[in-house]
Amino acid sequence: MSDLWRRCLERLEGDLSAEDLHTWLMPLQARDDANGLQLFAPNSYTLDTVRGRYLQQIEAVLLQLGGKPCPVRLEVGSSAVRPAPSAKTAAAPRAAATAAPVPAFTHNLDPHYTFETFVEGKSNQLGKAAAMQVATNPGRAYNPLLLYGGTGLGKTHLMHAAGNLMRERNPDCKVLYLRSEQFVGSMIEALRAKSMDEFKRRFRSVDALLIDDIQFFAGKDTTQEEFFHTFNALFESKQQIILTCDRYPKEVDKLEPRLKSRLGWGLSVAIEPPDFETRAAILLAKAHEKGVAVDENVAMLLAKRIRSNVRDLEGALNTLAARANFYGKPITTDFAEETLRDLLATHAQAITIPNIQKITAEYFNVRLQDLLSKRRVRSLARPRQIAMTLSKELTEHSLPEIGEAFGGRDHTTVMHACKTIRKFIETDTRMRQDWEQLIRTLTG
Ligand SMILES: Nc1ncnc2c1ncn2[C@@H]1O[C@H](COP(=O)(O)OP(=O)(O)OP(=O)(O)O)[C@@H](O)[C@H]1O
Repeated sequence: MSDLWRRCLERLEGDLSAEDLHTWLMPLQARDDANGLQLFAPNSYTLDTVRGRYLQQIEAVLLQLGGKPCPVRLEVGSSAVRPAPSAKTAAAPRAAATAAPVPAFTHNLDPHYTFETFVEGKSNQLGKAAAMQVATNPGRAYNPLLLYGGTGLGKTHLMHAAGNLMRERNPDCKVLYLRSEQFVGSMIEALRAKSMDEFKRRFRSVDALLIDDIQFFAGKDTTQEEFFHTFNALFESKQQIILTCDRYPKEVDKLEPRLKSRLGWGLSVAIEPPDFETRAAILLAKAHEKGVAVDENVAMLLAKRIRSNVRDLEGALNTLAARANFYGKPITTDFAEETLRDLLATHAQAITIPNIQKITAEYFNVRLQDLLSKRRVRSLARPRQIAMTLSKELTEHSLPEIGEAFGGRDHTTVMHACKTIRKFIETDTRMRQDWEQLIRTLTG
């Protein structure tokens, strides 16, 4: 076992339950080298759980142990050294017997995040199409491609899928995926070690640079400066840049204006929260991928009750699968209701009409009694219509019930509000952001 991983596990023993440690972390195999720590999971189910639940903690421990960020790469497989190249490869003229072994380029891509495993719906179809375009025509279709939207909606998945497709089409294509914290960490390390030239070379020599969650660059001036130059160098030589951000970059405070303007040079696509049908389809696809037997009724139950994001849905599925496995029971709707009772209750709790009204009033900085009043000024009418639409989308209440809860209004008023707001969400970026933010607050 890698010594680094052994020490990491020892530290984690204090923080995690023995059950968690034995179920999820002990089965991992590890290998560490100058590029960081590579963890091999026995299957994609374990891999997803480790990534979702423990990766941040592992990275934090590694940082403590080594005094600097240590990139962790997760993949399904084994740490056993790969077999020697086949006779065909060995016979290739370039692989001369005397040549020193060339270290493999580390792309950090997760092979499970592909376009095939990505479920398309109205909320993400533009993002998927753009990512595919970029992958089939790197540096030429849209540069940069920026995917933005709330947490757990599939931006990282699409980014990896684009990188994987680029490599599938051209195995020599040098794709480098990094989370923005890793970019910052590498830069700090390069500054400390006075190896900025190498840092620059590393990032500028790739065919495609994929950086996740660039909102973390906010307020980090030196990083932004360096990233700006990297961006320019890549852009000028038509190397592909793909970025993700948790909101439209113009809305990120403390991001340099010149960087924001560069980000707008290519294509920015919003990834929206999936609708009910897409949520159910994603669940069924994930269950299939993980080899978990889940029928449509269970998928519909979870999709209906968990609206926040796909990561939460997947978390619920993982919990169900683990419990069903443990108790040796099939996953029926009763079993799901019973097992996820607390989780489903937490999701349901926040979503009542009074809560929607309160949170919407706070968000738009208006008084609750004004929101519910008959006053028609635009500053009140719009938030009121949004709150009505949220009530329709997120609760089971009927139009007349919603009208009643909003100061005794007629159901046609609610219907009109829903129609108006849905149209706005499609055409007005600001409105869409407000809407998504409110959904996140209410369902998160
Ligand atoms: N449309 C989809 N089809 C299949 N899986 C999806 C889809 N959308 C999201 N997922 C899954 O949901 C999980 C979370 O997605 P991902 O990490 O890509 O989210 P994200 O938008 O990058 O979130 P964050 O901003 O928090 O990093 C992943 O396991 C991903 O595979």
